[in-house]
Amino acid sequence: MSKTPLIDHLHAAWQRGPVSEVRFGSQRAVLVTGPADTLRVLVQDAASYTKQAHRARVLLGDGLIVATGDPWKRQRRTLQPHFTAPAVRRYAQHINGAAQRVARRWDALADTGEPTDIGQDMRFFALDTIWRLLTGTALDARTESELAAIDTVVAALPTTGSTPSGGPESGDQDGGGPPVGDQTSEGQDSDGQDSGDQAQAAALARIDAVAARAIAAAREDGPAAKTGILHSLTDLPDRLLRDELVTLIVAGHETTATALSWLHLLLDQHPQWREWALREGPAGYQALVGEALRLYPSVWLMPRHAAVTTELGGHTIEAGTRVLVCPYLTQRDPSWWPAATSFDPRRFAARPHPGTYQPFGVGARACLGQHFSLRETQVLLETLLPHFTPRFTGQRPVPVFGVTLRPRGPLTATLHRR
Ligand code: HEM
Repeated sequence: MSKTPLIDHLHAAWQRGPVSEVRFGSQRAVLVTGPADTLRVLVQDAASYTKQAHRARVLLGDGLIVATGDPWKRQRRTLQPHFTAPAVRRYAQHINGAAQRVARRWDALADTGEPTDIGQDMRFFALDTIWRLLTGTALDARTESELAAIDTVVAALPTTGSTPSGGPESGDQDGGGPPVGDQTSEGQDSDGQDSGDQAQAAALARIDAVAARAIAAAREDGPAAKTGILHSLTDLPDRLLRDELVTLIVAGHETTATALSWLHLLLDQHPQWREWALREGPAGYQALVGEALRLYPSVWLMPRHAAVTTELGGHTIEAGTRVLVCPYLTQRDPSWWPAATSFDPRRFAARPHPGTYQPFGVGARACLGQHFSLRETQVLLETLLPHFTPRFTGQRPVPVFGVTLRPRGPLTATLHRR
């Protein structure tokens, strides 16, 4: 049996055309991989394809990723100013602080030859960076260990857009989600449901406790302190502030960490591109990240829900249909990408054809953290690549097509000085 049945299933549908039907048992969805169709769903006709009964509401509440309509507009207006390119330039101290912390750790490990888990190191870096940005303080060991509860909740979320029917959030109009969770055996089976629910409740309580502590500290400092983004948001009601804080922590670390993990693995397989990037400087580092995100887009699937009956690529899309936009397949389509499965950062010398490359999404719901993420990855690579080379031990990891696309860990490596 394939280790990645969900992606195999979607791959088979993709071969039938740029807009194709895909079935999960008795449930039907439409897979969208064509560039023009992708832009129709995410940009031109975005009002017809909404986010609904979001799979992550249990964790993110009414935060920006989940919100729709006027609340979403208000929340986006509130958060956007903190994530523009000029705003991100002001966070240099936070980003450098987190990057230096990893460099110090790698320095010590290179001395002893002790192996490390690169996936965990990248996760720590991304979490430390977003935590510094939000709270103005470096991530401490207690908070880090409490926030590991995020993984417990995320691993149990359904992959393709909404919770299975009968689940606590199966309020979606099409009778609940497909019988697929994370199809890599990390989702829950029905026997494990009760213990899974308990584990989820405990994990959510830990996350809430971290959020409550951070919010209380920011309120105590007051908005004038302005040491973290949270300080500027203390006017928001408690519940919404919790939801936005958790949203930014969740969206802001797992995505960036997996992109960096894939990149280290790719550079291990293709060391010539490390040397190339070191010669090229900032543009080279940027191309490395861009190409890693083409092959392994952290957000590999963007689920939508047809709010009205509409037309797409010659197909009638009935109101209520689940629509799955899949950057992973589009970004590996050989009709748009020569040598599509090869890692070649030079391909970004030419601008990609519209709709063929959207690792950060596109349209009004595109990623809030794009500038920030590109900046932090750039700084980390500038800090580490000239000095250290991770050499992975063990087999090439299997991709896990969950809510994000990550390599199955541990990603054990030893560190070598250049
Ligand atoms: C490599 C890193 C990242 C990738 C690949 C990525 C990708 C994406 C994508 C594809 C979307 C759109 C999803 C959709 O339309 O369904 C999105 C939305 C979002 N991202 Fe990111 N992201 C990254 C990093 C970040 C960071 C660092 C933050 C926060 C600081 C962040 C915050 C958000 C938020 C809040 C949204 C929802 C925006 C909205 O709906 O208005 N992301 N991201």
